[in-house]
Amino acid sequence: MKSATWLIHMMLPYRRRIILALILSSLTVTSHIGLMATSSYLLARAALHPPVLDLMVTIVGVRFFGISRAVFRYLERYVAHDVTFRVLSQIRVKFYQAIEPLAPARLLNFRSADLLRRIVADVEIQQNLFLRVMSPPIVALLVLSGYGFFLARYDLRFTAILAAGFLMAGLLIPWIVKSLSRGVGLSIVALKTKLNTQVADSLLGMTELVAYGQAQSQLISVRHTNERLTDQQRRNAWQTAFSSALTWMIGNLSMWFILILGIMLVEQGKLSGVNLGMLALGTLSSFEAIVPLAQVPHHLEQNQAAAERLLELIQAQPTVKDHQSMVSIPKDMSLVFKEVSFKYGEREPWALHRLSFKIPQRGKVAIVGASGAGKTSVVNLLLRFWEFDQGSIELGGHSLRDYSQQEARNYVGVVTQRTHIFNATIHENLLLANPEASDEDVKSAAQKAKLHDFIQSLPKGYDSFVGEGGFKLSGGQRQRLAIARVLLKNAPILILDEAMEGLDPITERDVWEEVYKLMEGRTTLVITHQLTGLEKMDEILVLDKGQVVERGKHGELLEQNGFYRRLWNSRVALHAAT
Ligand SMILES: Nc1ncnc2c1ncn2[C@@H]1O[C@H](COP(=O)(O)OP(=O)(O)OP(=O)(O)O)[C@@H](O)[C@H]1O
Repeated sequence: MKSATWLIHMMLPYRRRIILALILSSLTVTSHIGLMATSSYLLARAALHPPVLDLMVTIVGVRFFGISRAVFRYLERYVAHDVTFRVLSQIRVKFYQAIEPLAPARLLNFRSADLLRRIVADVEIQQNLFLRVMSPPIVALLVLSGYGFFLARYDLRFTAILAAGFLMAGLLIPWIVKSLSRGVGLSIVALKTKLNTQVADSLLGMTELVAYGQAQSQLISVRHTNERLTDQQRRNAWQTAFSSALTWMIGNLSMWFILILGIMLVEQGKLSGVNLGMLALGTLSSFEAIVPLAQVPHHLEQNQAAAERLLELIQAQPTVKDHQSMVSIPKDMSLVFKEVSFKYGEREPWALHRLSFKIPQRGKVAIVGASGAGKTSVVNLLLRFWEFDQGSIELGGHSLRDYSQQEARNYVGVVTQRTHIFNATIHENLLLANPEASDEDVKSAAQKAKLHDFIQSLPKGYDSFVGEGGFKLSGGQRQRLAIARVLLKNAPILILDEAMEGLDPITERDVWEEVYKLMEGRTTLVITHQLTGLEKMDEILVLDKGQVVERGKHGELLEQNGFYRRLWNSRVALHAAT
């Protein structure tokens, strides 16, 4: 119900065009009725050999309806589809506006193929709302009133037969189809989503599936879903054919009744015989308005299912909300965490628990710890991807919550361990960080990130396409591209989250040198478990289960003989072994 209100609300601005489309649609059916009626009248009159002049008006009528039917059909299609596509574009805009603030926290709950299906197919299905759900009953009513009125001029019983036929075909058949097809619309939407998700998963994980010999079983599961979908679609096609046959059967029956009543009236001298064919064939043609009604329940069900899936996202509350009137200018570029506690979900354990640290302007702090200790969670909070539960975070002397999400992110340049590379050129991928950057700036950033020589070796240089997810680049090259991006962004706060992951030791050392230069004059947070270059940090925090278990400078931590020392020893041992 909510979804219907929402969709109707979307259509309201286009009510004039909608009314025009409905009128044109009714005129198309009327022209069809007119063509059949005037043609049969012409034949009946012509059989009596009247003077040709007597037939002229009817001949003009046949010509007029023959042409007007095509013209009205064209105009009706044009206006109805124009309205539909306008409404679809409105829905798309609203949908994008609604889901943008949900990223990434809320959207993580949805599988990407499912999201894609909602964005594309569920929106697309809404085109049926006007064309196949709302328009057919209204047009049928208009045709019934118009043609019924015309028949009443000859005998009210003609109108009664027409109304009975329309009621049976327009209400009874959709009801039968609805009972037979209950759930088909829903299951088609659900199965299409499942198939999409399975195919997307299979494509993304193809290497693993082949490597572990699971390709065949995955294929069987995809085929199974596909067969179930085909079954449902076949059921739907069968019902469409059945309902159409039933409708035309009732149309033919109505024509017969009109004919029988007409013959009786002709015998009684109350109706001229030349009108018989006109009334009968006109009635049959009027059923053109009824045929689409049978599919209304099916389309309505599909529409509702898809609209509810859209609304689920549109009405979801973002995890992080911007306050209304705030434009905070940081006093400096310090970062302060005070007793910050955070969990990803109510039932999840603390990802961070009473975490406190301070990075003064231009200070350098590193966070180290085992996998899952909570290091990346610190970055997620700083970038305002998630909202923390307790404590406070300050950026430049103001609460982080006083900045809009975009403002806060503008002050931060970040290199994460999972850099997304777009299916575009290297140049375009670099410009993402700073669309205003000149070619010189781009080149200089690539040089500093030790990427320039590699780019130069490519036939198209900076204009080389890197493929989906940057698959034409090695892990190290992708990481260097991420570093070049952050160099280009030139933000006052720098976060390096496992930034050197995937680099060989020599490149790592070279890139570190550049990164150190970049750190100069910036507030820096380094997150790592590799311990490279941490001697230069003002403070190192050792995290375990979201809590600080050790803190101090590199030398102090080594002396403490704790987790940091053990991590250091294992690293030294590893280097000695290699
Ligand atoms: N989106 C999420 N939803 C639920 N729990 C999450 C989510 N992301 C992380 N976690 C959990 O929060 C805890 C901290 O994760 P986090 O990614 O911050 O660790 P990390 O120290 O960065 O690990 P790594 O070094 O492996 O990247 C882990 O227990 C993890 O399972």
